[in-house]
This record gives sequence, C-alpha cells and structure tokens, in this order.
Amino acid sequence: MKIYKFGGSSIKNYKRIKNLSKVIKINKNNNKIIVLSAIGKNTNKLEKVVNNFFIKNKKNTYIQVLNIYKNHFKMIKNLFIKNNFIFKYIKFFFNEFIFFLKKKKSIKYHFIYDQIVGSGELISTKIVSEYLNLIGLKNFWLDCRNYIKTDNSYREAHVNWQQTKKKIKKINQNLFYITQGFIGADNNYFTTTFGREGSDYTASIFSFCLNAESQTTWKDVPGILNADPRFFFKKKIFKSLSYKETLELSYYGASVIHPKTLYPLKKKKIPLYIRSFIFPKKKGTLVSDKYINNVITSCFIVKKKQKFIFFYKKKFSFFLEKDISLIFKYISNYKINFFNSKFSN
Ligand SMILES: Nc1ncnc2c1ncn2[C@@H]1O[C@H](COP(=O)(O)OP(=O)(O)O)[C@@H](O)[C@H]1O
Ligand SMILES: N[C@@H](CC(=O)OP(=O)(O)O)C(=O)O
Repeated sequence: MKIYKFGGSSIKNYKRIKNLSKVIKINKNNNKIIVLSAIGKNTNKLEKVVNNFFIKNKKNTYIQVLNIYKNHFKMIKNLFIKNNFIFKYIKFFFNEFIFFLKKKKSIKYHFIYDQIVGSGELISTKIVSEYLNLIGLKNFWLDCRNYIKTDNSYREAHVNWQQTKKKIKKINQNLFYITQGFIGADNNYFTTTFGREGSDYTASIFSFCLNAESQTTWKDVPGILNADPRFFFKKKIFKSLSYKETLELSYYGASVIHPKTLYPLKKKKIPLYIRSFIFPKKKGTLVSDKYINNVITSCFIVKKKQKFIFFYKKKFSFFLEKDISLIFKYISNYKINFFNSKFSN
C-alpha cells in the first residue's frame, strides 16, 4: 500500500483540488491512503477563532467562523453542481460548529483548541473525497479518529501505538481512502492534535502500521532543497538524502517536512518521496537509509519569530540542576517549542 500526503497548499483553492485529482490519475494504483491537511491556511484562521473565543470576543469569533464557512462554500460552488449533498453537509458542519461554541463552558484552552482547530481537516477531506468520487476516482472517507488513538495531551498528543496498530491493520488494503492528517482521538473520542504541521506525522503512522511500500509527500517545490526557495534564489535539489540528514534539516527548521515524520519510516525502512504536485512526473527527493551524497552541500534555513530567552539568578548564586528542571517543566507545560539551550553560571 502507498501513503500520500497532501498539505494545505496543495488544496488551497478549487484549481489545486482539480490538480490533485490529476496527480492521483497519473499515479493510478488503487490501494492507497491520502492523508490531507486543512485547506490553505485555515488552521491559522481556526486558531484565531479559539483565541477570540477565549478572550470572550463573541463578535469576532462568529465573524471568523462565518468567513471560514464562506470560503469553503465558495470553493465547493466551483467543484460541485447545486444539488450535491456536500452543500448541505457543509452547512450542517458549520451549524454544529457554532452550536459547540455556544454550548461549550470548558475553560481548558488546549482541549478546546483541539476540538475547534482539528475541524479544518475533517471538512477538507470530506470535500476532496466527494469531489474525487464525483469524477470517478472511487474512494472512501475515513475518520482517522477511529484509527489513530492517542493520550489526552491536547495539542501535542502521543500515539498509543498498540491500539493504533490494531485498528489500522483492519483497513482493507486493496481500497483507496482519504483521511485527515494532524488529528487523532483519545479514549473518550475527543479530538486530539499532533501540533502544527503534524499531518506529515499522521502519514507516517499509517505507513508504519501498514508496512507501506512507500510514502510520498506532495509539495509545491520539486523536492528537498538546500535552501528555502522563499528566501534564496540559488538553490539545489537533493536527489536523495538519508533519514538522518532529513531529520537534521527539518529539526533545524526546513519546513518542507515535519521532524516527527522520520522516525516511524526509518524504523521500518519505508522510503519517503518528496515530490512536486505541480510537476508530478518529476522524481523529486528520495529519503531512505542510504547516505548517497558524498559531496558536502551547505544548507540554509530561515526561522522567523524566534525568541531568545535569558535566565539568570538574582542572588549571588548558581544555576543548579533543580533550577534547570523547573524551567523545562514550564516550557513543557506551556507547550513552547524549545529549540536550543545553553546553561552557564
Ligand atoms: N529546504 C527546503 N526545501 C524545500 N522547500 C522548503 C525548504 N525549506 C522551506 N521550504 C518551504 O516549504 C514550503 C512547503 O511547506 P508548506 O507550504 O507548509 O507546505 P504544505 O502546505 O504542503 O504543508 C515550500 O513552498 C518552501 O517554500
Ligand atoms: N493543518 C495543520 C496540519 C498540517 O500539517 O498542515 P500542512 O500540511 O498544511 O502544513 C497545520 O496547518 O498545522
């Protein structure tokens, strides 16, 4: 079985969804799972809904939801004819969404975040699945929350591999499925998320549990480059990279792939392809356990909005292990992405 992952940029408008269908047609084999992210930058918009909800700005909360609804509606108008059931579905979905916001009394930010932000993937997959069925690419919409089981660490869920493997193994491997990236569910069936850009990781969970033949991430770039093309004019494509080299690149900020993606693939030696959905016939980059690059290539990464935090002890004393552990505890509690540390007295 092959696992494909398409991110938000590959479905950011109706033309891109049509393009996705062409990529699927070129790669004809039936037995595959497509893991999809939310449409375009909708996850950012949904985060704004959560933030407005928490500062009790009702007006902005509902304006934001309405905007998201209108954008989705505009998109489906370009893909489906009027009486398609998807129109009713989208209306129903957003009504439920508003209902949830009105009724919800919980003050647990991370919990509410996952329930709201995770819905971007539920809606995008429904639209794409319906569209592919409409044009004859028969597929099944799969609610991945019935398969990917996690603990209840909202916004940073950990996979319960035993339960997840058992459930995913029940999938009929001869069929074609569309499912959501980024989300899972805890034992109470509440939505959990894997952290921003976590859809790549979802694809790896499916690959790992199904012993996939390969995993392909379809991007707007031709593969993994040695520099972020948004900032560097001169760049080079890597035809192949090892898991370790790719992990290093992604850990230090190459946003082309999420660092968590690599470990499950490496463990089972599943090849990962990074290919272009704009030029789907090109080979892209192959990530495997082979070190092929014998020429050293420098890589350039741009990481914005970083903060430099400086800790010091007020009194004439030293930084002890106890102090460091306290700092890390708060960093973890507040789910701050911590990048590099250096402690000295
Ligand atoms: N080393 C790199 N190689 C390729 N692309 C990179 C690299 N570093 C950053 N990028 C950027 O990552 C973008 C793809 O990520 P993103 O837009 O989040 O995709 P998606 O929406 O498909 O998840 C590319 O358009 C490119 O600008
Ligand atoms: N939609 C989520 C998950 C994700 O991985 O998205 P993308 O594949 O578009 O980066 C996010 O934006 O964080």
